[in-house]
Amino acid sequence: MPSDPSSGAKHTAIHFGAGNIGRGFIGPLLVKANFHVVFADVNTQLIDKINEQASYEVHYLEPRKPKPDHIENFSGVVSGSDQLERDISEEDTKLITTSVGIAVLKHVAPAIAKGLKRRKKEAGQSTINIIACENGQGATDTLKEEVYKHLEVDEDKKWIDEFVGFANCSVDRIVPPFEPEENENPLDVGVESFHEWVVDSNGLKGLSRSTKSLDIPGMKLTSDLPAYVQRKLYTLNCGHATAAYLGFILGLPTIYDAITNTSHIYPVVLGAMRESGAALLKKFPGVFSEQEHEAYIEKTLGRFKNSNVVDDVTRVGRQPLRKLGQNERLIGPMTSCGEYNLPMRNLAMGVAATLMYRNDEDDQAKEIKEKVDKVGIEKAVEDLTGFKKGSKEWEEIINALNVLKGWKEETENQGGKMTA
Ligand SMILES: NC(=O)c1ccc[n+]([C@@H]2O[C@H](COP(=O)([O-])OP(=O)(O)OC[C@H]3O[C@@H](n4cnc5c(N)ncnc54)[C@H](O)[C@@H]3O)[C@@H](O)[C@H]2O)c1
Ligand SMILES: O=P(O)(O)OC[C@@H](O)[C@@H](O)[C@H](O)[C@H](O)CO
Repeated sequence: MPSDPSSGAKHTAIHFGAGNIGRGFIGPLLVKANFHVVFADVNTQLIDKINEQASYEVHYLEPRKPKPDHIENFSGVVSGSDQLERDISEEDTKLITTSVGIAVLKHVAPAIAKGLKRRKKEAGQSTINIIACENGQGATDTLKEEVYKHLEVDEDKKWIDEFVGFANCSVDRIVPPFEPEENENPLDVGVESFHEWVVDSNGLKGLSRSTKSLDIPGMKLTSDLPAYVQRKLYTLNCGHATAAYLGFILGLPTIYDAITNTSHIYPVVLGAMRESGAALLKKFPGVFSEQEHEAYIEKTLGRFKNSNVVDDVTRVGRQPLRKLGQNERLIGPMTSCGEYNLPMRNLAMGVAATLMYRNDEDDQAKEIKEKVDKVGIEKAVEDLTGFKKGSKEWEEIINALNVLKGWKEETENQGGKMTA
């Protein structure tokens, strides 16, 4: 749907994934930047609701409860539909963003490729940018590769090289699932007030000549994106995952419950973030100072301690095998610490806790259990983390598993939940 002139919107942005981050962060930010936002989702009931409602509220999960943001000027389209192809081809559409989960990018790529091919015919020389707003490194690169797999003709590839920007980014705002009250709008979301969206300026096309940006307030551009992505993924997401899996072991249901456990969890999460940070500062010298990074850690821990954000450890711990990826929040910082010969004991606790995570509703947690049952824990550590038996990393994880066995027993002795 092109932007409706009566709405005052300058342009259209298409956002794949009308879930927590879509409705709670990127969508609202683009609406405020004067875009008409078209949410594309496979959930047809959600798309119907989006098209039924003229507006929704973004509620702030903060102690002082700031006034909610009122969001309007959006519509919905079913992902993969002809309408979506048309929307992408419209000259007025200047931006495509996603927040569907990194593993889903390959499923949205065919629709993007189809829309771009049509755009080449219909909107000729008008540029468009694509940004995958997912946790992980190089998510937009992954999307780009997937899109190119659906281009059969060299001419189309050349046109896309010239007119389509693909920019990686780091996206940060904690948005847990939100249950609206009975009389509230089903599209309403609840968010923390903190937000950070850092985008790789090198990947974008058609920046404004005067501001050298896309003029989207809230989108910060950098040419040091890998440092920002690793700072966020290897600090916030590392600490978040560590708190979630340790919380599970201690029978604590939410991140708030986990992080406020000062006897066991808090010192490990803080330690893991600091260990990870020591390697980050070595890897990206001059981008962040030591004091700046310590302040980042403190700020992040403060966000975890926000009692108004009720975030289940099962959401934060979702898809544990993805989180054990080589360039992901748990193994990535341990590998960096190994490279710089830095301590990694607390990081190893996070990895060990991930291997002890059990949740029958999470297929990847089930796979971990099956693997451990099948090959035994020592081999499972090798296979699931990539650290060879006898390496420093492997030894640290085995030691951490022994410590955590003790934590588990202590918890069981306390009736299945260890508070404080
Ligand atoms: N929630 C957060 O706190 C947060 C913060 C930063 C980054 N992220 C990242 O944002 C991404 C989305 O997370 P979320 O929490 O919003 O998840 P979510 O489950 O709330 O939303 C994902 C949405 O994508 C839709 N979807 C699935 N397949 C699709 C397809 N093929 N086409 C279009 N839509 C499709 C789903 O129906 C759902 O509405 C993830 O990569 C996550 O890591 C989340
Ligand atoms: O979305 P995931 O599964 O990669 O990670 C779970 C949480 O750590 C994550 O969603 C955070 O809430 C978010 O990254 C905060 O910006």
